[in-house]
Amino acid sequence: MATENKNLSVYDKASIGNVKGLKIGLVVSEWNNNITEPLFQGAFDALIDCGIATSDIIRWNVPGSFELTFGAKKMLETQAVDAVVAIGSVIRGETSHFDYVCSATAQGIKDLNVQFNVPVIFCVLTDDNLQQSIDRSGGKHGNKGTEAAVAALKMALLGK
Ligand SMILES: Nc1c(NC[C@H](O)[C@H](O)[C@H](O)CO)[nH]c(=O)[nH]c1=O
Ligand SMILES: CC(=O)[C@@H](O)COP(=O)(O)O
Repeated sequence: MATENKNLSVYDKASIGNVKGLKIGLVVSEWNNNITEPLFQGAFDALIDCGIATSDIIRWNVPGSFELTFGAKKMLETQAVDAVVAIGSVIRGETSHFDYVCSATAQGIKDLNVQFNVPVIFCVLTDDNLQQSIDRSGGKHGNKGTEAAVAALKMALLGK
């Protein structure tokens, strides 16, 4: 289903389960922070709304989306988190760099989900233009950060 047919900010709290005591890591890319900060806020607000304590949310910043994999890996290795949300915004430029950053970041985060027993959620917008990013970070299509935070909670509780 394309995002235009599903508002990213809509979720059913009753479908999540008991999140009491869960610890969630948020690794945030500084590139395009005009987009990543609203994504972070959407994720943070959703976690609080679902019952996560502020003290159980850890935020780390990394320079760009390519560094999200290392940042999430280091968080998994050093922090007792139950899930990590990797937050980034990649916007197409003049060259093929966009393709390499998006692919490497997606593959890197996927690999972490295989290597570790803690879910890492792919909250990375990969947009052709700034308007698409705005629309998905609190604009007309909702906030990808909200959706990612709910996914993190559901995955943290999977099998429990
Ligand atoms: N162009 C974007 C980047 N590029 C930077 C890379 O992510 C990386 O930090 C750099 O290549 C050094 O390793 N990053 C984004 O997150 N978004 C972009 O649009
Ligand atoms: C995703 C990128 O790295 C991209 O924004 C960089 O822009 P350009 O391809 O024009 O160098």
